[in-house]
This record gives sequence, C-alpha cells and structure tokens, in this order.
Amino acid sequence: MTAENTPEPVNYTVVGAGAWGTALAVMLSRMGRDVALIARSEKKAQSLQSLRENKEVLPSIRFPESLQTHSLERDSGWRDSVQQAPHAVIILATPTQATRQAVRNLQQQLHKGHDLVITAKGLERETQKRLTDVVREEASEPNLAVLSGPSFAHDVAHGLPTAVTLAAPTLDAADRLCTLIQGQHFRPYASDDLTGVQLGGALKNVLAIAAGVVEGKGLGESAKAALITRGFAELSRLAISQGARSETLAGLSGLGDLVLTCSTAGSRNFRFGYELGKGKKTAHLLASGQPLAEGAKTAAAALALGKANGIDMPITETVAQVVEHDMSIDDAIDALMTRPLTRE
Ligand SMILES: NC(=O)C1=CN([C@@H]2O[C@H](COP(=O)(O)OP(=O)(O)OC[C@H]3O[C@@H](n4cnc5c(N)ncnc54)[C@H](O)[C@@H]3O)[C@@H](O)[C@H]2O)C=CC1
Ligand SMILES: O=C(CO)COP(=O)(O)O
Repeated sequence: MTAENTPEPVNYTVVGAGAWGTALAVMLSRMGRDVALIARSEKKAQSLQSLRENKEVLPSIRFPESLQTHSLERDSGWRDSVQQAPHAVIILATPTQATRQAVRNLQQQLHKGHDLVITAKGLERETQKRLTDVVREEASEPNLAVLSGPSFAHDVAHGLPTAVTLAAPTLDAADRLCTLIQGQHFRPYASDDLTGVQLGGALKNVLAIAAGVVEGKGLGESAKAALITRGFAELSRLAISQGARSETLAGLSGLGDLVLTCSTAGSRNFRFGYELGKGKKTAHLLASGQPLAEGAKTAAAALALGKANGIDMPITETVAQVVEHDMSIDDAIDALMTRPLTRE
C-alpha cells in the first residue's frame, strides 16, 4: 500500500474511567490501537497512569502500553489530538445522568465526521429523554451511535467472549463502526434501531432491580421467570410505542441484556434490588456507597414516559414506588398480584 492510500489512523478516546470505560479502553488497546482514557479528575488520571490498572473497579487488569490516561480537568494535549484528528471515535462511558454535562465539556472536540458512541443505559431523569436526544441538544455535529447489550465490564476486561449491538442511524454507518470497535473476543452486531437499542438497555436495568428484590426476598424461581417474562412484555410495549422494532427488543440489547442482568448478582442493578428485598431502603443504600444502579434513576422516568403514552407498566411502577417512596416489599407484591386479571 502506498503512502497515498494508507488510511489515516483513527483517534480513539474513551471518556469516563469507571468500570465500563476502562474495560472498553483495555479491549480496544489490546488490538494495538492507541487509546486515550479520560478520567474526570487529574488525580484519578495520574493514579491510573502510574498503577497501569484501575484498582477500584477492575483490579489486576493490566493496561496495555498503547492505553494512556488523561483527565477532563487538565488539558495535557489530548483535546488538541481529538480536535485535529481527521477521524476520532469518542466513546462516552459516563453514567446516564452525567451524559449531558460530559458532552458539554467535550463540545470543542465533537466535530463533524467524528463518531460519538453512547454506552450509558438509562433515561435522563428530568426530561425522560433518550441519550441520543440529550446529546443532539448539546452537540449536533458528530455522528451518533449507541453500544449496548449483555456485557459485564469484568467479562470484557478479561477478554471473555461478548456480543453486543452497535446502532447508528443507518446500517452502513453501523457496519463501519462495528469494524472500528470490534475486539478479538468482542463482537458487535450492527443495527439501525437507535430507539430499540436504547430503550432495551434503559428498561432492563429497572427490571433487574425487581429481579434482585425477588431474590433478596426469597420469592422463588417461578416468580423470577414470571417477572422476566412480564417485564419483557412491558419493556416491549413502551419501546414499540416509541418506534422501536420488536426484533431489536428480542435481540442482544433487549432480551439478551434483560436475561443477563436479571440472573446474576454480577449486575449492580440486581444487587441493589437484592438489598431492597432484604429490607434496606434506598437512602441507606445510596449513603453506604452502593455502586451505580442506573435503574434506580430510570424507573421514575420510564414510568412517566409510559403514563404520557398511555402504556401500562406495573412492574416499573412498583420499582419506582419502592425506590423513590420506600413502598414495603410486601405491599409491592400485593400491588402486583391483586391487579385485575388480564390476557397474556
Ligand atoms: N459496568 C458494566 O458492566 C457496564 C456498564 N454500562 C453502562 O456504562 C455506564 C457507566 O457505567 P460504569 O462505568 O460501570 O460506572 P462507574 O460508576 O464504574 O463509572 C462511571 C465513571 O464516570 C465518571 N463520571 C461521572 N460523571 C462524569 C462526568 N461528568 N464526566 C466524566 N466522567 C464522569 C465517574 O467518575 C466514574 O469514573 C452506565 O450507564 C452503565 O449502565 C454498560 C455496559 C456494561
Ligand atoms: O449493563 C450491564 C451488563 O450488560 C451492567 O449491568 P449493571 O449496571 O447492572 O451492573
């Protein structure tokens, strides 16, 4: 290949140095790509850079040499690198409720032609908006995509086989990004259903809290199977009312992720629900530094979206009552089991 047709190297920047951002940055850099992982604070960036691992969330996962860490607090030159790159893939791995603020912070870097990949799973609490809408309000230039699906940070960081959905406005755009984001054991499937992929990821977290409650309260495996099935029905009702396609919801980013997070204490949403099932209250869990459980903030937003669209969401409503208003688990069970009988 001559110098003229050698493709320009892609700039990879991952914003948010928590579990998911770190796992994705490690996965991408293991493929020999240069990756910048951007922490919120300079102190965190320096600690990651000197330890070469993220001890708090992914202990003993060594950073490949091609992974460098920087921060939003100090411009060590990474902002210019993104700004001047002919093509950058910027992966946003901050929590849902921090997404708007994170995009505002990156506005100078978000050029036309750059790809911005959203990986958070939730709805903005105040507005009930999906994150593509939130990001569009703050930055209209970059190409938007969404990465979602059954994928624990821990599994990806350990190089275990993982399949996810990568959605973009067109299948061509999604195909192109899949080739840029795939890893040796990280397999993205292309989709053009941004709505379905986002709503599947956001709503499964609410249902995972309910599944954790079932486990914590000892309600049995039959109850859990019923919850997952009826939960999937209400997830689908809301998502389809917003324009999602049913085949997306039955895929990796919907049913796939629902099954994963409702089945194991590896999920933080499940663990949050488990503690609620054991009688703990939300305020106590938040005060004791419980790790991020996106469903706790998305439940009320999803319920409001459902109400605005005339969609019945009994499980989501019950989770919102338990999380936001300390409804007792016994009352929650009664509320669900004494609803008028209906047809499947
Ligand atoms: N951990 C996992 O297995 C997976 C997580 N996700 C999603 O990824 C998102 C992030 O999750 P985790 O990384 O696991 O959470 P985390 O709590 O481990 O990390 C979040 C990180 O974002 C940083 N942050 C917060 N606000 C920020 C801001 N305004 N600007 C820059 N950085 C900011 C925090 O300092 C923290 O390092 C969530 O929406 C989650 O649902 C998706 C797939 C897998
Ligand atoms: O989304 C995830 C796996 O696909 C991670 O789930 P938790 O946020 O519940 O840990």
